[in-house]
Amino acid sequence: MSRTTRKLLLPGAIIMIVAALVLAAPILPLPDVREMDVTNRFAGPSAAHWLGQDGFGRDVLARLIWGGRASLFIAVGSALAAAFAGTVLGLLGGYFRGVVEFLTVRASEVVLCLPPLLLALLVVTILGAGTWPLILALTILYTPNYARVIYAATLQIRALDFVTAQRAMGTHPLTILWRTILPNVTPPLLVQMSLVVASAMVIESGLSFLGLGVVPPTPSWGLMIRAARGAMEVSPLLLVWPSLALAGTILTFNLLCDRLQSVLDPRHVPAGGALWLRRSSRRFGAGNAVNENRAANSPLLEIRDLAIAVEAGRDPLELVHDVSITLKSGETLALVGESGSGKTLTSLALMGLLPDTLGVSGGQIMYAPRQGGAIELAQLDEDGFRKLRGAEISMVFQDAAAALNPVLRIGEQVAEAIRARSDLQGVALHSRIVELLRHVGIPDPENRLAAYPHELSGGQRQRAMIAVAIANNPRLLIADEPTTALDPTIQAQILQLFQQLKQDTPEMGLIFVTHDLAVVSEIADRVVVMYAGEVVEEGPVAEVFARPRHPYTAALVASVPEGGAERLMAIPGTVPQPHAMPPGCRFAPRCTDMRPACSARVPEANIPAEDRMTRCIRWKEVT
Ligand SMILES: Nc1ncnc2c1ncn2[C@@H]1O[C@H](COP(=O)(O)OP(=O)(O)OP(=O)(O)O)[C@@H](O)[C@H]1O
Repeated sequence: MSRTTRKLLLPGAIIMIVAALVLAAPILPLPDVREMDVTNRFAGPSAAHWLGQDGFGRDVLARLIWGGRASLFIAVGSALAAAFAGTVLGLLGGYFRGVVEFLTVRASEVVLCLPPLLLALLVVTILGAGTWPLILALTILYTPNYARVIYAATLQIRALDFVTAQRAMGTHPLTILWRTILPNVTPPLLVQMSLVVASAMVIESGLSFLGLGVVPPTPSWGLMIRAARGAMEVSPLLLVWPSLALAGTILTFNLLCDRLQSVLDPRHVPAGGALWLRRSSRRFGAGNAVNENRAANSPLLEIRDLAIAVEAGRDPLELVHDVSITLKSGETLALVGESGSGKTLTSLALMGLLPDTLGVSGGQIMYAPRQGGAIELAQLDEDGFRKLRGAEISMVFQDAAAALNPVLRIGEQVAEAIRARSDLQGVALHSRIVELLRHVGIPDPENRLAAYPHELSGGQRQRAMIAVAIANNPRLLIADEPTTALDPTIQAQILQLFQQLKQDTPEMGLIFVTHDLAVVSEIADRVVVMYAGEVVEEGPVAEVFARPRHPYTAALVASVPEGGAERLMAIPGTVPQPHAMPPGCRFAPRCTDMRPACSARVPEANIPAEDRMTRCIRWKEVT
């Protein structure tokens, strides 16, 4: 038993004892809670009455146990009911936003305008005093609290990469809510639960104390406190027992929920657990074979004049402009350029995963699906994309640690991807998971599938992410800087893995987004160089690198470190911001060989050779 699990023992045992006592109340040899013995009013503890007798001579211990039954039933019942309702409202509102948010979270917040006790009084007055009206009142009262907490947590989590990665797999939104977001909002849910149980017990006691809760002669801790208050001077102990029971149970509940939170959260790392020491990696023994199939097939993807803009106001601000790219099946195309050049946005547009505030504002993206024909991705709605994601187009993200769901085991995440597209179950599903993990080079896959992402090394996480991405044999794989976050040896292994994938699935098209020209030369057939939201040069990798036809490509090539080079050439200045694009050629202000003509007009696409394109008017002079 781990140290964290041991921490659950004490509060768990106390709650179990309390629960067992109140549940077993009908079969325990307790005196009748209504049986009066007026001759022994306020009698102290005795062998027959361990905690003494109250103002009517009734047994205090029996009333305490039966009272706990009522109090706990109301508090836990209403906390659970409100947790269910509030979680559903918060998840839906936080994930879908817009009208759904208004109808769920915002609507429930109306309840918060009323003072809690007043609202409870209102419901109890309308429905009459008693256990069920009280549970209903408390459920209505606490639902918005849960809804707000879950809404805030959902908002945070839906923006994280692993949710985007799930969407990229084509997973249904309700599955994402249930399997991906809910486990991640469990910790705040538990904290809220402990607060609500405690608060519900206090309100129940208060209402019972006021005579609006549990109806006498049924005992409750609130009623016992109320009765004991009048007899405080005669028998102070009568006040002590129910108060102790109430305070003790509330504190234990808080402690239990607090500790449950850390035990149930797999990201919780016990102090001193040097996880990094357990990381292991293994050289993946793929050969250096080159894909023979390159560029031999029909176009898989044709992007024409793509523009992506911020959809704000009447004048949309273009972030990506006039991008045209063709990818044939079996081909690997590298998208390169400095940070902010539009590589990621272009890739996300292919998956329909652009951020909410951005949209495709022009151009076409024609994709040739497996069953034939062509699909215009720029016009596709979310439902259409969901059908394509995972099965046709899939994505590997840069940071696997962020893109994998931290609270789901690796095997489950791969299973999720498979289940999104097939009916595989049981042994067949398990074998497919093991096969996929083995295929991507995770050692000992039978055991590693039970690991959480944080228990894997960086390279293994990236491999697991790749397994998720290829689980349904996509025809187009987009890898957005999949090696940037890794150290050089692991980078090399992941590159080998991509090479191996290309060999194993020769018809799959691969778009590889990277800053690293060395990686491009190793993996890609063609390269597309982007600068400030535009494609400035395109062509076969070997030709473009050997003889760049755009000064930006030439500067990028010159900035790559090389053994014999005396010094590295840095490119002066930075990529211009989308709202401050220079006139004419966007690279002109940074170009060491700029001419007045460069800023005078926007350079058109020039074709220096078959299969090549450059956007420089002086391409003949560039070397
Ligand atoms: N959600 C957004 N809202 C507004 N502007 C954005 C948004 N996302 C990206 N941009 C802008 O769009 C431009 C292109 O960004 P993009 O992320 O595609 O660049 P990138 O080449 O992929 O860079 P990196 O290599 O750093 O990922 C940048 O100027 C960036 O600031």
